[in-house]
Amino acid sequence: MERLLVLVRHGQSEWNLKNLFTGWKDPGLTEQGVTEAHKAGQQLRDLKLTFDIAFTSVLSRAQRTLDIMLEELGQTGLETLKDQALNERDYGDLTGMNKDQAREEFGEEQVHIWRRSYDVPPPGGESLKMTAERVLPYYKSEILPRVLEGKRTLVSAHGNSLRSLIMELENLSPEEILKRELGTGTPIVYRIDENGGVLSVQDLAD
Ligand SMILES: O=C(O)[C@H](O)COP(=O)(O)O
Repeated sequence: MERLLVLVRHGQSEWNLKNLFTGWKDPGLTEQGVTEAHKAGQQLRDLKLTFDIAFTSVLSRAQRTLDIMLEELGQTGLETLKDQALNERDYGDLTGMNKDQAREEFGEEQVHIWRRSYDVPPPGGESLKMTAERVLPYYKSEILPRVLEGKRTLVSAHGNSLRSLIMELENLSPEEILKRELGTGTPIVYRIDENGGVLSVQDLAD
């Protein structure tokens, strides 16, 4: 039995383009983001992948990316579960701030720690660990059971909600996850074994 799990970070958003901390805010996709979503769908189609179920967050950048990928796959209307558990990490007081301005104000090192460390939250926001504390229970209760029963599963979500899941899937240390970046609109294809372990990972980045 094939156990397929594909993770995709949404295409570029209007706030990604403006280099603003976004978190739970709900900007749309830019034209480039739409193009990235079409390309992601085409990449999956070229691999001859089809899906039985999809999951996404309650934020429109992830939902629109999914809709566009499903269009490319000829699977518009696929059963899709939407849950805020898959939302991007909440950036708290940094939300809406320009990332370069934040670096000037708080220092390069501090901003990098807030953005990429495991257990240091941005002021008033969620650390990656706190994000994982809502993503992983949802993955284990809603997504993994369907993957294990052979439902080919597509997840369209966000840089940090996916990093928290990837840390678990790939058994990454806090040091390793610090370095892990996800490009916008880039599918990562996982083949999963009968125990939920990872048999293979294929990152479709260029
Ligand atoms: O929420 C945001 O600002 C972005 O989606 C992800 O931001 P980051 O790459 O700075 O964590």
